[in-house]
Amino acid sequence: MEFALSSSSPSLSLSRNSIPSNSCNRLFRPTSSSSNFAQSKLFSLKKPLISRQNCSIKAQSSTNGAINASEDQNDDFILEDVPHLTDFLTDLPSYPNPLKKSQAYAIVKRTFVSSEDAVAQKIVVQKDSPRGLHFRRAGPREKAQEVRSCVVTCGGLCPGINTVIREIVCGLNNMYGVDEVLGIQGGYRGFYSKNTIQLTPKSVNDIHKRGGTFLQTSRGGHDTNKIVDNIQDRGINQVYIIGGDGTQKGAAAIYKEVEKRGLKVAVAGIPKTIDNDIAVIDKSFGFDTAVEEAQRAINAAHVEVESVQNGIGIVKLMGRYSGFIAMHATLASRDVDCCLIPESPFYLEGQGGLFEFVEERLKENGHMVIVLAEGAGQEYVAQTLHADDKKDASGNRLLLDVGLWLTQKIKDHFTNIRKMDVNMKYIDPTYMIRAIPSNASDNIYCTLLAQSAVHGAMAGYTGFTVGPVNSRHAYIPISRVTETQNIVKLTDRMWARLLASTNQPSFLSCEVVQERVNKQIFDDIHNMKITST
Ligand SMILES: Nc1ncnc2c1ncn2[C@@H]1O[C@H](COP(=O)(O)OP(=O)(O)O)[C@@H](O)[C@H]1O
Ligand SMILES: O=P(O)(O)OC[C@H]1O[C@](O)(COP(=O)(O)O)[C@@H](O)[C@@H]1O
Ligand SMILES: [Mg+2]
Repeated sequence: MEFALSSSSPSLSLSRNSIPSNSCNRLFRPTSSSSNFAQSKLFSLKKPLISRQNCSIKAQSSTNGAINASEDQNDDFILEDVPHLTDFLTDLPSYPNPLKKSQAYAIVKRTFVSSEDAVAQKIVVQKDSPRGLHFRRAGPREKAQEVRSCVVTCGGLCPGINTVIREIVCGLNNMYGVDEVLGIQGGYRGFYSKNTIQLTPKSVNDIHKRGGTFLQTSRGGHDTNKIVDNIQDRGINQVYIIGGDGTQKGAAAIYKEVEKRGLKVAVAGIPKTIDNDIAVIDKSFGFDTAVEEAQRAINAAHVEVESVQNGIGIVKLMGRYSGFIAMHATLASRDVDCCLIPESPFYLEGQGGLFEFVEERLKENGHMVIVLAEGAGQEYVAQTLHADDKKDASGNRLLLDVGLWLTQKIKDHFTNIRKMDVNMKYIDPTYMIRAIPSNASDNIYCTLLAQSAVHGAMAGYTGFTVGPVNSRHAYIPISRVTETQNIVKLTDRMWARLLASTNQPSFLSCEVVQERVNKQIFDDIHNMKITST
């Protein structure tokens, strides 16, 4: 029940309260969401986060007021820090972290993460390239008030949510002795429309074996003021928010309101999405489980089509704006002949088109399997069905069923135009994949995320999202992970590897598609989501 504050960390307090005139060592960039302490100022650390010599710093303000490092800074180091409660609560008391005395950490060589530890965003560098952007390394801090925390889960399901809930509750209890953990039920709206439940190590003991979320979830219903009123009324001072990009935007709004009201409340985001489209972090939890489960659907499709003449299997996988699940499931399977994702436009007719490729594969092998991300080809489907844009309660565009559409298109083409009999098998395992419990490696990953979030909040950090950056867990300013969404980059090697593996057409030679690539699809991907709910 003690709050371990790292406010006494020398480099941190120095950076926040003074800009030493003779210092030259580091660029310190406060997160843009951290409005209380000189958003657009450059902080250079007298006591470097990491010792280096001969450093030269050049900095310039970007249009949004953040500090950017200039081009020629070979030795520059930028820490994009997360806010800390002491930024707006100067007299926050701190206590020794009880972890040192805990059984688990008693013999660990380095129990606490040094305030000088940082995680580099870019890991592949050249000899002369700048040191670039860094995030504060996640983990327990040296230094502890009463904690009353809560956990909420928002957005779509994903394997592993229950493990994260369990590990937050157990982590708080086992490591810090916190026994006041409230479960907010049914997503953001649960803060003001439902009763809370008490979460104890006992009540969450085996929830990690189940899919879904023990706390239930919802889309929409984010009302910042009502949520923060509720946090205040219930005397909550740590909020753990598990959710995707939409949820993290909501978390940022809660953090800002908390800061505006000067409340001693730490807001910690744990990124969740099966689509793996959250920026900055290496990968989102549940993604590996999803890719593995997708293999079962692909196998089934392959078995089916292999057993008939001219069998065509179509497997639809999740991926609203990004085709990571489809791409990885295809690369893992080897039974897939063609993978279609939202980022890579395709066309059906003519030379180099999908129909031609399907016919080729049928002639060659007698069967074929297509893996399709649900967001692929949406504009074609919309054109055919003359459908209007509809949105869910969170403002996400509701997708049309590209799987059914493609199934029909291929059938029509071969039956009516090519006069060939084809045997179509369409499999849509999307919700089955999302609803399962996480596999072993995702379970471990979820544990690390939960424990890192707990250590961060216990140390007094706030307004952060936790996640692995180049395999090291870091505290990332929330705005960093919500400003863009990860998509499969067609110009990266991974997509080339997939094309090399399936030997499918890239579809990029067609003029029409080329035009779309330039103009439409990337706009679509970035504009599909409205920003407020
Ligand atoms: N821009 C935003 N500002 C505040 N809350 C948001 C925003 N976008 C989404 N939310 C809220 O976050 C929650 C989850 O968002 P959603 O997009 O459904 O899922 P995900 O978080 O997985 O992306 C919803 O309750 C929604 O109201
Ligand atoms: O039908 P639902 O539950 O709204 O969810 C469908 C969507 O959820 C997703 O799994 C993504 O969920 P998030 O928004 O939570 O990341 C998409 O792949 C899918 O389009
Ligand atoms: Mg989302």
